[in-house]
Amino acid sequence: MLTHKRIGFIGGGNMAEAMIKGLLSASFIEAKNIIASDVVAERLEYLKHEFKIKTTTDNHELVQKSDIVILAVKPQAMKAVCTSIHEVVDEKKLVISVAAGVPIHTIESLLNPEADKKVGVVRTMPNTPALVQSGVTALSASDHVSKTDLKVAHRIFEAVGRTVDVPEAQLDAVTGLSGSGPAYIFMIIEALSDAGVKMGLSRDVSNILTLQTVLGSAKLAQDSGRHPGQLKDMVCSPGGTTISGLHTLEKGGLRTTLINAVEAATQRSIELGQNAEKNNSQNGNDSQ
Ligand SMILES: NC(=O)C1=CN([C@@H]2O[C@H](COP(=O)(O)OP(=O)(O)OC[C@H]3O[C@@H](n4cnc5c(N)ncnc54)[C@H](O)[C@@H]3O)[C@@H](O)[C@H]2O)C=CC1
Ligand SMILES: O=C(O)[C@@H]1CCC=N1
Repeated sequence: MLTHKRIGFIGGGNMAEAMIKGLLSASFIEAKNIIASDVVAERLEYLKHEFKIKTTTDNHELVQKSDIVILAVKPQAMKAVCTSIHEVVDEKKLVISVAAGVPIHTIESLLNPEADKKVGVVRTMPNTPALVQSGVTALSASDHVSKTDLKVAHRIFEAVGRTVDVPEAQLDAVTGLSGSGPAYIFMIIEALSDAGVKMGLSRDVSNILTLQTVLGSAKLAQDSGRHPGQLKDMVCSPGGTTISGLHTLEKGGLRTTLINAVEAATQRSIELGQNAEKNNSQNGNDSQ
């Protein structure tokens, strides 16, 4: 679906690039209708060259030239960015944040310090597989966001993967699971590929076997709808190879380690939000 709305990304880093590439590959929007801003000139040069989008170093200009503004800077930069654009953000703009942790009410009050307009914010947590239209994004909107605008936000993220609605309080857990999750999986992929090499396979063959195993297992779990435990049992022959491997994974605490990782990342997301809020109410400097 082609949109004629203009989308502006404040912050042209990894997440913005994943979305820009995903949206263009999905033919959701034409490059001429995307604009990105950044404080790093080389980054803008790269984005302009790679995707033929418009760029600027001026966040005011970006907001003025966009119908939809996507806040894609680090949580630590959100205060400065929102404060610097509040004069040019009006009720007609749809503002979407992808920042980990930073609560909707913090963003809204930074964008609307006089509380004299209806600025609505959709807070989201996407992930980098958006690059290949296989992302997943959780969304939560404030009461100031119209149903139509929320639908538009969904369409943007649906163009680069799947979407789910969650209450805002659950977005930190989403961050710990699917926002950070690709990094966990890449670490597992790297380790499995190394394991194949250790056992004598070439790196190329080991990579193919690893990637197709991860991809195929996810597809099987998704398409079959079966419980992962049942699918795991299907691989384990009595007295066979897999159960020996699983025993080793249990001894290494794989499940506990993964649960702990999601818990730690969730906690960090909560902390980032609390810091953003503290700095907002104290009007002080960001210490992260
Ligand atoms: N990388 C990921 O996998 C995901 C990131 N996020 C969120 O996306 C946001 C961005 O993360 P990344 O893209 O990974 O970070 P990044 O560091 O790659 O990109 C942030 C960009 O913002 C730019 N920037 C800093 N101050 C600015 C300002 N005042 N005006 C304009 N641009 C400015 C930086 O130069 C940088 O290029 C974060 O809030 C993060 O929590 C959310 C989901 C996944
Ligand atoms: O590591 C981070 O803080 C960001 C948020 C989710 C993924 N990357």
